[in-house]
Amino acid sequence: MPVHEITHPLVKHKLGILRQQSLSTRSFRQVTAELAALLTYEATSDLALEDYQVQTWAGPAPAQRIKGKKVTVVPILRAGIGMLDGVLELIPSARVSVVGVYRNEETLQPVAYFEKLAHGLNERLALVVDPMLATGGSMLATIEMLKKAGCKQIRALVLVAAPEGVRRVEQEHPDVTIYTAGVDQGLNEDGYIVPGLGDAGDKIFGTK
Ligand SMILES: O=P(O)(O)OC[C@H]1O[C@H](OP(=O)(O)OP(=O)(O)O)[C@H](O)[C@@H]1O
Ligand SMILES: O=c1cc[nH]c(=O)[nH]1
Ligand SMILES: [Mg+2]
Repeated sequence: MPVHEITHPLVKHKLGILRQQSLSTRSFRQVTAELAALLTYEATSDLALEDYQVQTWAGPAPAQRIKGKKVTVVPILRAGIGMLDGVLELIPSARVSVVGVYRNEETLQPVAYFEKLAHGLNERLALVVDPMLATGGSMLATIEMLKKAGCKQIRALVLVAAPEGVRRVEQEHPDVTIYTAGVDQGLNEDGYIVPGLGDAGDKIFGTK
């Protein structure tokens, strides 16, 4: 199932807040980080566990820990930075692989301009974070970058997805699961998601 729309009440509640046109920059950032943490919770719900013994105040007791899975978080510049802290709150030891991709405003084609990936990607789960999956071009460019570097397990965490972008990821990378707070109606003539969030990068950085 390549797209996983999260229906948890907290997620839907926070997504509604994020859509409010009058939301301040500060609150937009805060809620973006909270949603990123909730998406991370869902996207890691099937990680394998192993048993071990922990020394407690009452002597040894059985416990469980995540089995050998290393994680890299991959924020797509710029807007993905807004989700980074939310992911790291739950997985503080994750390595961060920063990818710079913007989409040309006229052609809507992705332009890759930065790549600094963590080592050992072939044994890491990559959690790619970007608030918006619109045409899917930026996500596809990032997935291709990661696969070229040897990454074998990739999950995409996006706050809002357009059906057009979901379809492209499903068709071209059926092994990549998308976790999202909402799949919206579609794209307008400028390639913006409707109703979406507007320009997520500008809202997070307060640049408009
Ligand atoms: O699915 P797509 O059609 O590729 O569109 C989605 C991309 O567009 C936005 O970034 P933008 O290019 O505005 O860059 P920014 O984050 O630097 O503002 C958004 O954060 C995604 O990366
Ligand atoms: O709706 C959209 C589409 C691309 N980028 C955004 O920030 N918003
Ligand atoms: Mg932008």
